Amino acid sequence: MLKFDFTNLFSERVFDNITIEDVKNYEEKINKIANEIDKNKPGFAEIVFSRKWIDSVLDLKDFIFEFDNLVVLGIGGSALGNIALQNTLKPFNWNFLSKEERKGKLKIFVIDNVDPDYVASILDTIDVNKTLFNVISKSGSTAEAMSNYLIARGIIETYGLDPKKHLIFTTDPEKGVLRSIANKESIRTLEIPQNVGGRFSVLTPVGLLSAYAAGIDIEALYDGAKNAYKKLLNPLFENPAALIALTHYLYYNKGRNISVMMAYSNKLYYLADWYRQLWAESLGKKFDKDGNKVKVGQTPVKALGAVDQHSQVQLYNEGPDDKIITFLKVEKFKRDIKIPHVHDEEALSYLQGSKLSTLLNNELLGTENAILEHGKPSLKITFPQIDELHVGEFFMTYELATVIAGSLFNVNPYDQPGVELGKKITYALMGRPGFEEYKINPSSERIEL
Ligand SMILES: O=P(O)(O)OC[C@H]1O[C@](O)(CO)[C@@H](O)[C@@H]1O
Repeated sequence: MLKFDFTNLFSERVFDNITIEDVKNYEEKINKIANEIDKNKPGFAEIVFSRKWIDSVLDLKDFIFEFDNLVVLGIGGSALGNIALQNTLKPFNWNFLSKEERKGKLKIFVIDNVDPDYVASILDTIDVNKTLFNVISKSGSTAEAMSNYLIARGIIETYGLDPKKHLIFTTDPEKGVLRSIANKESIRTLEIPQNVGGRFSVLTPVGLLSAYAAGIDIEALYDGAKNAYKKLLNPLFENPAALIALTHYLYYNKGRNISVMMAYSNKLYYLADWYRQLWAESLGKKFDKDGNKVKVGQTPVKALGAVDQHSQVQLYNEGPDDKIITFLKVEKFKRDIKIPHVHDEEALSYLQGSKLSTLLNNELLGTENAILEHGKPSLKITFPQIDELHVGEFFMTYELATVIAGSLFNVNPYDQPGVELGKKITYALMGRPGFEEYKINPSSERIEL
C-alpha cells in the first residue's frame, strides 16, 4: 500500500499551520460526506467492482495483438490517463524496443494535441499497415480528437486499408458522432460508462485498452483502486483521500491557493500531470452548488525533483505563502545505478560509490526539510515500488479526494462549464454552423505594441 505522511502539514514550524484539532473538528462532516459518496457510489468507483470493463478489453485480445502500434487519439481526460499509465508503468524506451523485446506487446503513442509538427512527427514514425488507431472521446465531438481521427482515417484510406480493421472508438454508449459513425460502419467500439466523466475515466476502457496492449496488468490496477476505495469509510486519520481533501481545503482557506505535486521520479511526474486536470477542472468553479458566485479553486502545479530544485524551489521556499506541496517518493526503483569511483577528488567522494536512488531520495529529504524550515506545509506519498497496484491505488485515492474536496467547497466536481466558451469561439472561427454568434475578430481585439 502507498504510505501517506501528513506530519509536516501539522508541524508548528509551518507558520500558518493547521492543527490536529482543526482536522478533528471536521470529523463528523467528513464521515457524512464519505458515507454519502459510498451510498451513491460514483461511476468511477463503481466500475472497479465490476468485471465488465476489464472483460470488454480482454475480449479484444486476438484483434489487438495482430498490430505493432497503438495510436491513441484523444485529449484531456481521454489522453492524460493513458499517458500516465504508459509513462509510470512502462520503461521510457518502450517504443524503441523490438517486438521480441516487447514480447509481442504494442508500442503506444498518444496524440493529444493538434500541433501539426507534433502530429506529423508521430505519424511519420509508424507503419500504418501495422497500426491500430484508438479514437477516444466521451462526447464524441471534441475538435482535437475529431480532427486527428479524420487525419488518421484519411491515411488509412490512402493506404487502401479497411478502416474497420484499423480503428476502434472508445466513446459514450449512445451519444456523439463517433458512436453514430461506428453504428453505420460497424467499427469496433469500447464504452465509456455514462456516469464516468472524462477526467475520472482512466480505469474505464479509456485507459485500459492502451494499458493492456502494452502489457500492463489491468487487473492489478483494479485491485489497487479497490484497496484505496476500502479506506473511504475509515476513521479520518486512516483515510488518506479524506485527509488530502481536508488539509488542502483548510490550507486553501488560509490563502494557499496553489497545490504543487512534486514527484521525485520521472515516472511519477506523469501522475502529477493527470492530477492537474482532475484538481483544476473539478474544483475550479465560479458558482457553488447553491448558485452563489464563489470563484474557488486551487491551482495544481506539477514539479519534478530533483530537476525543479534548480528551477522552482527558490520560489517555493522564499516566495509567497500560497502553496501546499505534495511530494511523491519511490522507495525501491526498478533499476538503479551505482555511481562509479573515477576520481580521487575529495569534492566528489560523497557521490562516488553511492547509488542514484540514494542521491535522489536524499535530495527529496533535503527539499522537504528545507520547505519545512521555511515555514511551508507539505505531505509525502511513498510508493514502495512503482507497479500497477500502487498506481491504481493512487488514481482512486485522488479521485475520491477530489470528490470529497468538491463537497467541502460545495461545488460540483463533475462539470466544467468554464471550458465551453473557448470551444464555441473556436467553432465559430472554424466556420462550424450554428456558432456564428461567437465569432470574434481576432485582429480587432488585439493590442499591438
Ligand atoms: O472525451 P472528450 O469528450 O473528447 O473530452 C475531452 C476533454 O475535454 C473536456 O471536456 C474539456 O477540457 C475535458 O473535461 C475532457 O476530458
